[in-house]
Parts: sequence; C-alpha cells; structure tokens
Amino acid sequence: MIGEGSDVRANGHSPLEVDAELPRSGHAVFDQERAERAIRELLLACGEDPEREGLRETPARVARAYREMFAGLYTDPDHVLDRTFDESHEEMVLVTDIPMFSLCEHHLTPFHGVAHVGYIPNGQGKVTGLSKLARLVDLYAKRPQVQERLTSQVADALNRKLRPRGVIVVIEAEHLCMSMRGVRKPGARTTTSAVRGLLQTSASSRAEALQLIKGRR
Ligand SMILES: Nc1nc2c(ncn2[C@@H]2O[C@H](COP(=O)(O)OP(=O)(O)OP(=O)(O)O)[C@@H](O)[C@H]2O)c(=O)[nH]1
Ligand SMILES: [Zn+2]
Repeated sequence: MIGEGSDVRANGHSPLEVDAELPRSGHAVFDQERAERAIRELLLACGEDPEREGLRETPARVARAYREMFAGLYTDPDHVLDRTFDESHEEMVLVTDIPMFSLCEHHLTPFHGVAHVGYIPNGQGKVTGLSKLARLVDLYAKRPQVQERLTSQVADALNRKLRPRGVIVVIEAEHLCMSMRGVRKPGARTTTSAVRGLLQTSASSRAEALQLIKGRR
C-alpha cells in the first residue's frame, strides 16, 4: 500500500494530494530520515543503547511503521468515494463490525475496535462500493486521532461525496492509553456516534439504524 523511500502513496494517489482541511506542518510526504533520528533520540532519552544488536534496525523499522500508520495524512481519504455507481436503492446500506486501528493523538498509543457505517442513498445514483466504506474508515484512522473526530470525519466525508439522505457512523473502541498505562482500565470501551441528514432529524429512522447495529449478532 505504501511506496518506497519518501514518496509515500496510499491507494495509488499522488503524495501531494493532501486533505486541504488538515492542519499541516509543511510536509506532504513522510520524512523517513527525520523519523529515524527521532526514534534514535527517544531510545537514548529512555537510557537505551540504540547501537546494541537488537535495537540497531529499530529506528528505521519504527519509522516505516509510523509511515504506514499515518498514511491517511498523505492522501485525501475522500478519494476512495470518487467512484460511484447508479443504483436506485433508497433504503439504508449498513456495514457493521469494520475492524479499526488508529493512534490517539494524545499519547500516540493505539485505540482499536470496530466501526459501523451506514447511509441512506438519495436514490439518484450515488451508491458506493461496500469496501469503500471500510477504506474510508481505514484512511481517516491512519492519522493521529481522537475517536470523536474520526467518527465525524467519516460521516462528513460520506455526506459530502454521496449527498445521501442520511448517514450514521458508530465506533466502539478500546484505548490502550487507558488500558496499559494511566488509569489502567483494560476492557473499558468508548462508543462514539455521528449522524447526519435524516438520521439526525428523524428519531424513528435513527432508532431503526441503531437497532440494526445493536442487534447485529
Ligand atoms: N475525548 C477523547 N479523549 C481521549 C481520546 N484518546 C485519549 N483521550 C484522553 O486524552 C486525555 C489526555 O489527558 P491528559 O491529562 O492531558 O494526559 P495524561 O496525564 O496522560 O492523562 P491520563 O491518561 O489520565 O493519565 C486522557 O483523559 C485520555 O483518556 C479520544 O479519542 N477522545
Ligand atoms: Zn491516549
């Protein structure tokens, strides 16, 4: 998925196709060398010896891992919704239990769980491939994130690109910053939701969607 060297590409898009809304620090590509230096510094700061056998390759490895985990910074996730097809379906389309991995922007530790993404097409063609809903979650997740913003960004992208009658996004996740450190509450799960259009204005439509999500098993 990711290109070699500093020319980072996800989904084949140019590395310069960045999200205009994203606050940027002047980088349109991942700076591999700088990341390696930073990881080496971190190891030194922790009192480790980056030259010892087991750690010699670690800065380069960790930098590559971050390049992959932050791939959504270097592409516009909305591009995954560029291709739509004509289908006059006007009822809810819902994909549940999409595995989701992201990194919390406060601690850069993972939060992971599942996303449920649904929309009501407008009946005038704009239907997307089901896999694109999962790809959208994936790319917005591949940024330093907070769960609330991730949830809204996925909902807003669907709203913007498909002009649907309604959108619902629910994310259930465990934050490792709450499990393996800090308050140490493994198993605590956070649920966030974002609704747009009819699913925001109509309590009965929203209740129906939430019922489909809750009763999925
Ligand atoms: N709202 C929200 N908070 C988050 C998310 N991820 C992590 N946090 C919280 O971000 C907060 C950062 O709090 P701080 O007091 O600045 O940092 P801290 O001293 O490391 O806090 P503790 O985690 O309580 O040890 C913590 O309460 C985290 O639980 C998220 O996705 N959404
Ligand atoms: Zn955190």
